[in-house]
Amino acid sequence: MPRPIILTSHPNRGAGAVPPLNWGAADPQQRGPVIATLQNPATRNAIGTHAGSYALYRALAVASGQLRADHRPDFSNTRPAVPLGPFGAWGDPAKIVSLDPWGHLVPEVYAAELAAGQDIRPSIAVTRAHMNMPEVTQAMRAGRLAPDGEVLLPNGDVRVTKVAIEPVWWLPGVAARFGITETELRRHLFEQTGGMFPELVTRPDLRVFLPPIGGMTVYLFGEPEKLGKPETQVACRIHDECNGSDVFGSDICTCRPYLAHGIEACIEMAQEGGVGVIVYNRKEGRALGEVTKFLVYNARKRQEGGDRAEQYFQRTECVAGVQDMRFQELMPDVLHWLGITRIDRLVSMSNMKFAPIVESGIAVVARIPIPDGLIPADARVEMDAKKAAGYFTEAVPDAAELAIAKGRAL
Ligand SMILES: Nc1nc2c(ncn2[C@@H]2O[C@H](COP(=O)(O)OP(=O)(O)OP(=O)(O)O)[C@@H](O)[C@H]2O)c(=O)[nH]1
Ligand SMILES: [Zn+2]
Repeated sequence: MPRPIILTSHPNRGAGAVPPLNWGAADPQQRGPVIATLQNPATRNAIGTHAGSYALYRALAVASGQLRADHRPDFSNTRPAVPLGPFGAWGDPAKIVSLDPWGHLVPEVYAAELAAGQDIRPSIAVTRAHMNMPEVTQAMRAGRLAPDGEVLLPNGDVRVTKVAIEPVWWLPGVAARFGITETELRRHLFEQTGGMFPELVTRPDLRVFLPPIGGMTVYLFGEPEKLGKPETQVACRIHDECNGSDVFGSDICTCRPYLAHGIEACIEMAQEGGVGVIVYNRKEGRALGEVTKFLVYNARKRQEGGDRAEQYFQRTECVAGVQDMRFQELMPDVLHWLGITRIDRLVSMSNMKFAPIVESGIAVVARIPIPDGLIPADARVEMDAKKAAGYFTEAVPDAAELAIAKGRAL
């Protein structure tokens, strides 16, 4: 007998109401679990699946007989390595709209539901690790950082808490952030994914969406237990993924050097008794993707007069239609989730990051630009273009200065 295909695009009238989800309720029981199970579609209260973009690999694993479609995770010993929250913002439906604040506590707060056989999954995981980066050991050799045996060890290892977060969108809240209606948002999400999720337009009763996009990783330095206390000083860098620079050290941009500088600032803050926070967002190439990014690099380097700061953003726009699609409007959510109400040192020059952080109610005390000595030669063009476009700086380059930097040719 062929297995029937169950469409979830229309509610199964016989199956009863969708399990309630009161987004922003301070009590996890009143809030209710996000249920995206594939095993009993009638009990779902979310659109999409956990591990969004990896769902396709899961499909291959099931299709090739390597994974049982009815596999249930065993959550023994998976609980967070350090406690995080709850914080006040967890009970505010407008402060956090793009992640599930209870995502790391699912096996704990919904233990009864799990024991009763419901298929509910965590969307956040919290662990501990040591990390070791050449930039940190260089900073130690240069005398900028000294080991303290707690945060930074003599061999250059840094003790960190790592948090992996999957996006969970409360659609009414996401729409409100962009000043559009939920209906408009749903329609465009449906169309721009090639109709991948029909429930976006047919199931207004499902208001949570697990989008198939990259999530984020948070690295915490110092004692995470200090988060949420007003006296705790916080250093923070929000960093958007740049595989070429972050991983492979390509020198056309300032991404890895600025990330490393942010990590240094976080270590310093932790050594002073505060907490350092690095938020790493999977938004490759300003969320335009790496193919677009590399096309733009070619266009920049082949244009008449060579790779120039004046042309920097224009070239991106020619290929992508826009300069940037990172939409930092959703970015402050993770800071609220961490109980942060003030950032004492924000390691970023971007106004597109600064403005939404401040508008969301988080105070910023100081902004830390990238030190000049850390800018790779070929990234001068990018840095000048950013400063001219309004990035935080003491010296905005004028037309004459903008004409100086020229990137390497292909
Ligand atoms: N499309 C495109 N993306 C780029 C280019 N250069 C860098 N990026 C991307 O731009 C983003 C840079 O992000 P961040 O390192 O967080 O820096 P920022 O937003 O400019 O601001 P700062 O916080 O001041 O560093 C990453 O997503 C990079 O992948 C480029 O030439 N084209
Ligand atoms: Zn980069």
